[in-house]
Amino acid sequence: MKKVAILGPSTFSEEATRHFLKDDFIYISYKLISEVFNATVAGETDLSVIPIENTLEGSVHLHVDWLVHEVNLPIRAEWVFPIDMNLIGFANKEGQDEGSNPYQHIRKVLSHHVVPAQCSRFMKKYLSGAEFEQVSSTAEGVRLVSALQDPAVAAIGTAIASTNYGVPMLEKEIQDHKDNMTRFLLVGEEAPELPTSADRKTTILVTLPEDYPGALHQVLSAFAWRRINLSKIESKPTKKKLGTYYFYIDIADSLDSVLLPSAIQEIEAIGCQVRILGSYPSYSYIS
Ligand SMILES: O=C(O)C(=O)Cc1ccccc1
Repeated sequence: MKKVAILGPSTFSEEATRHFLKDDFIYISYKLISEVFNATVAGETDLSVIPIENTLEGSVHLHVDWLVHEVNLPIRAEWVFPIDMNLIGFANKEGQDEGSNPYQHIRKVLSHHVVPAQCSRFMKKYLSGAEFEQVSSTAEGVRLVSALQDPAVAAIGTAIASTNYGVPMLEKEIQDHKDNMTRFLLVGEEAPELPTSADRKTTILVTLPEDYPGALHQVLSAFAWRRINLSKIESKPTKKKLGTYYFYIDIADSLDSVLLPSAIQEIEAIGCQVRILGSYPSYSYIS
C-alpha cells in the first residue's frame, strides 16, 4: 500500500484525505507542512497532501511557495472538501460573570494561520478580546489547550481533535460560510491509482519575457482562441528580483488533449518560460 504524508493527526487534512482516499493508503502524520513535503522528497512516503486553497481566503501562499520553490513534486490529484470550524476549549468557570458573551473568558485562540479569515464574523463577535496565536496545525492548537487545561486558552479545529484530546466543543460550525471548502492537492513522483474522473486539470507556471509589451495578452490569447478554459491565474513574486513575477495558471484541460500542448508551445515561442506542475484528475465533493 502506498504511504501518504499528511499534516496531522486529527486535522482537517486528515478528515479530507480519509474521505477522499479511504482505507486504500497508509497515512503518516507530520506536525509541520514542511515535514509533509519533505517526507515524500526523502522517500519516506509516496505522496503528500497539501491544503492549497480556501473559498474565503484564496490560495494558501506558504504552501504554493513550497510547491513552486522548495520541492519538485508533480501534482497527482486535487479534490475539495467542506471544512467546519469548531471552537474547542473549556467553558467559563461557574459564578464568573459572562455578560452576553459566553466566550468572554477566552484570552487566547490557537489555530492554523488560515483559520481566522474563515471565522472572522464569529471571532469579531465573541473573541474580540482574545489574541490569536498561530500554531502548525489546528490539531496542534487543540493538543496545547488540552495540555494547558486553562479556560482562557481555546483552539479552533476539528470535531475529532476535540474528542481525541478530550477538550470540550464549545461551539460548532463557526465558519463565516456554511459551504466553506478547501482544495487539497496530492503530490508525488508516481501517480497513484485513483477512480477515473471526467474532469482533468493542468497547472503551469509561466514567466514572461522581460520588456515584451503585451506578453500576458499573448499568453491568454493562446488559450482563448483554442477555447481552453482557465480556472485560475495568479501572479506571484519570483523571489529573485523585486517586481518580477510568474503566473500560476490552472487550466481545465489535460496535457493529453489535442490543443493544450500546442498552446504551451505557442507561449514558449514568444519567449515565456513554462514549467508544468502537473496534469491530473480533479474531483468535486461527493458526500
Ligand atoms: O491544520 C489543519 O487542520 C490542516 O489540515 C490545515 C488546514 C487548516 C484549515 C483549513 C484547511 C486545512
